[in-house]
Amino acid sequence: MTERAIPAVLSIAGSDSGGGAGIQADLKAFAACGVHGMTAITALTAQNTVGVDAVLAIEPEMIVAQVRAVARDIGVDAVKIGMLGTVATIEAVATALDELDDGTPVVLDPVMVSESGAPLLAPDARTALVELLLPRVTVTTPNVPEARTIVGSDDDAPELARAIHRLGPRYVLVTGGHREQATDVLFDGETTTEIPGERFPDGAAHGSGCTHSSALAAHLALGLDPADAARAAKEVAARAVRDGLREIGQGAGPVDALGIRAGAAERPAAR
Ligand SMILES: Nc1ncnc2c1ncn2[C@@H]1O[C@H](COP(=O)(O)OP(=O)(O)O)[C@@H](O)[C@H]1O
Ligand SMILES: Cc1ncc(COP(=O)(O)O)c(N)n1
Repeated sequence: MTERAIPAVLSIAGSDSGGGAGIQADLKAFAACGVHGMTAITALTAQNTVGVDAVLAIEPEMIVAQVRAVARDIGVDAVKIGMLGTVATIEAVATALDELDDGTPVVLDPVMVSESGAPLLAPDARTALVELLLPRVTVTTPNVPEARTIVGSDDDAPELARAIHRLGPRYVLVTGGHREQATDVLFDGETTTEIPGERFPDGAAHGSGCTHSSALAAHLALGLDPADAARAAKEVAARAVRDGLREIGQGAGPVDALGIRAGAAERPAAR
């Protein structure tokens, strides 16, 4: 990996028309972390803060073509993978990863259900995600329900992290946004490290997982080791939840990774 002044980071993920999660959140997180963001869109969702009306999977060839286009010209210093949806999409992403330079850090957020409760991964695609992607990623970032689905147990975060590590990723980071202390748990194959943080129950968390995994990929591209990158990503995500835009939409409002609220407060009053 080249450590350039402005690394280029690729999000392979779905589009959220409401602008809260998916590639829209990823690009905001990349900008907030000072890296150049690029996208390979896996699916379009017609989505807002209360639900998902429709999903269109992008053709597998088009997913691979997007990755090839940016890799050939710009280069990819790290990858974040989000919503995948179907087996065919997972196969296309595995093909695309094969074409990137060895050693490119890959962060996989195993997105399964939206904050509004809509399924974003077909049940028959779970095995493909585990078999085709988990063994080749640097860090995977399930939340507790996702980790329990992958493992098929009701264990707690440290046991889940160890069980997922046996499936092949180099690091497992179980995120804890929905737990009392919002503590993330990192396992590297030997050591379990807790990454504690204040929980902001009155914030807005739509897009928190996307923001977190993108910030993690950005900090890996900036040259941090996975434990320091995990701490930095947690800070970015927690702040984005704390400042979340509760007033946007009728449901779970989007996180604010870019300081949109702070910018609005400084704007001269409208005449
Ligand atoms: N209410 C919250 N207060 C503080 N941090 C949070 C909160 N919700 C999520 N986070 C943080 O945001 C990141 C994403 O976590 P999480 O919300 O568990 O992901 P997901 O969106 O996949 O459920 C984690 O670092 C987590 O600790
Ligand atoms: C396209 C897309 N990708 C990911 C999520 C998950 O984010 P969240 O759990 O915050 O709804 C989402 N809702 N939509």
